[in-house]
Amino acid sequence: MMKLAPSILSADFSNLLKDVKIVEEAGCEYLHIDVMDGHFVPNITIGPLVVESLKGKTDMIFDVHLMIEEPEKYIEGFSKAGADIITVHQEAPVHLHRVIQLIKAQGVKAGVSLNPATPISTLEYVLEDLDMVLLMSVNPGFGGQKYIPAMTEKIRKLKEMIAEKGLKVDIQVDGGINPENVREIVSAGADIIVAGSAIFKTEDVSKAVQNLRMKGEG
Ligand SMILES: O=C(CO)[C@@H](O)[C@H](O)COP(=O)(O)O
Repeated sequence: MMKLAPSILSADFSNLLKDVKIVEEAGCEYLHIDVMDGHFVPNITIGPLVVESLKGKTDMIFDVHLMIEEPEKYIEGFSKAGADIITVHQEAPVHLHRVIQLIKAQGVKAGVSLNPATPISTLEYVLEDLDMVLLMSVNPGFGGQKYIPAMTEKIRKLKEMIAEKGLKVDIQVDGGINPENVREIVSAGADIIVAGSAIFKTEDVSKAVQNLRMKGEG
């Protein structure tokens, strides 16, 4: 069964809690929170204060995606603010293994994200420490981009790599996912689907969630 993680990057920030409640009531399991610093990616979004303000107001899993340089400086802050999973980019820290241990030491689940051009082989020696791998299917920084077709093969290869090692690591896929391509992505091995525009930039957010799930589960 696929899980859905609406990305609040595309939500109505003037009515954030309202949008969060709609996706929760529509059955979404994760709340995907995109943190951008204007350095690692060319955009600036939100910090721990926003996470803290939402915590306790929904039971969804707080899935914090750090698209920032020096993520090690902010792990404690996001964990205290209420993150359940913290994902850092493979490309961001100098000492990835150390950052993963730092996340786990906070009692939070650990994820690593790969940009589209970064091979899955870069995760070989840390995969067993991870709860989740987030494959970016667009170049990070903005919502509303087009899915990069080559990512479907990357999902398949990662699924094989996890199975060969006998591990239980979720694959999350993020960027350009919509009702037309979600089935292909889930069939390739995605466990958790992140969607921003396909959920929040629609007339009826609740219906968009149901449609995405129906198409994804086939
Ligand atoms: O992290 C990012 C972009 O950097 C994503 O979470 C996007 O926010 C997904 O948005 P859509 O591509 O679904 O509109």
